[in-house]
Amino acid sequence: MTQTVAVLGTGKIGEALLSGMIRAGWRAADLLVTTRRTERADELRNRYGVEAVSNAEAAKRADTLILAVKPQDMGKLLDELGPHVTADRLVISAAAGITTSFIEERLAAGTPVVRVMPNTPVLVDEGMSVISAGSHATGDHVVHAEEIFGGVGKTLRVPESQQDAATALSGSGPAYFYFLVEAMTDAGILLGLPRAQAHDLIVQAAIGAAVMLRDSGEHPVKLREAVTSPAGTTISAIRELENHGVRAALIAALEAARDRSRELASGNG
Ligand SMILES: NC(=O)C1=CN([C@@H]2O[C@H](COP(=O)(O)OP(=O)(O)OC[C@H]3O[C@@H](n4cnc5c(N)ncnc54)[C@H](O)[C@@H]3O)[C@@H](O)[C@H]2O)C=CC1
Ligand SMILES: O=C(O)[C@@H]1CCC=N1
Repeated sequence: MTQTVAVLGTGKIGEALLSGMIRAGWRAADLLVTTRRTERADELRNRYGVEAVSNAEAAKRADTLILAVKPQDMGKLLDELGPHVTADRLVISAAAGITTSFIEERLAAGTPVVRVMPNTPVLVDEGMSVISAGSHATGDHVVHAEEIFGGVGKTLRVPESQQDAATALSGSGPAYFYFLVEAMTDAGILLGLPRAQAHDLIVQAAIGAAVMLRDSGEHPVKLREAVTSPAGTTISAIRELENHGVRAALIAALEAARDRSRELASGNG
C-alpha cells in the first residue's frame, strides 16, 4: 500500500529529512510539505518536486504527519491540525522537549503519536534518530517511524523519559563537535598555520577518530592512551584540558541542554 508522508514545518531539520527520504527512494509524489511562507514552498517544490499544501490539506491526505516546527510553534500548529487529524493517522514529532501527551491531548482521542529526536547528519545519511512511542502508538507505528528515519542513519528506541537526555547528547550533539573543530582551528592559527590548513588537519583528525571509535570496538580511553606517549605532546595537552575543567564543562553543558529540553515541554519556550 502506498503511504503518503507529509512534513509539516519544512525548515532545517524538515528539509534535511525530506532530502534524505528522497535519496532513500521515496517518490516525491508520495511526499507533501507545509511551510509558513510561499517563497519557501516554491523553493522546496523546485528543489525536490514535492507538492506544498496547507496543514489542513496535509492532515487530510497524508497517512503520516511529521511535525518539524519549533517547540514554541507546536501548540499553534496542533490547534490548526486538531479538527482535521483522524485517529487513523500516525503523527511523528521531531520537536525538542514536546511530549507525546502534549500532542495527544490536542488531537482526536486515540491518535497514535511517536516522538523522534533526529540530528542534522541525516543530511549525509549518518543521522541518529532516537524514537519513543506515545500511549496509542503500536509496534507497527514505531517500525514505520524506524523505516522513515532509518533511511537516513541509525535509529534507537528509548523510553520517553530518556528523550530529554537523548536530545542533549544526540540531537544537539553535532553542534558540540563543530564547536570543538572551530576552537581547535583557532589554536592552529595561534600556532602559525594557515586557517585552511588548520581546518583540514582538524577535520581529518575528527573523521579518523570518529571512524576508529565506530569501527575498532575499543573504549575511547584505550584509543586516547594509544595516542598519549610517555613524556610526549599529547599528555601536555590533556593536562591543560583537565586544568581548564573541559570534562566538567561538557558534563554541565549537556545537563543544561537536558534541562532546556524539559523547559520546552510546556510549548511556551
Ligand atoms: N536543527 C536541528 O538540528 C534539530 C531540530 N530539531 C527540532 O526540529 C524542529 C525544527 O527545528 P529547525 O528545523 O532547526 O527549525 P526551523 O526554524 O529551521 O524550521 C521550522 C520551520 O517551521 C515553519 N513553521 C512554523 N510554524 C508553521 C506552521 N504553523 N505551518 C507550517 N510551517 C510552520 C517555520 O517557518 C520554519 O521553516 C524543532 O522543534 C527542533 O527542536 C530536532 C532535531 C535536530
Ligand atoms: O537546539 C535545539 O533546540 C534543536 C533540538 C536539537 C538540536 N537542535
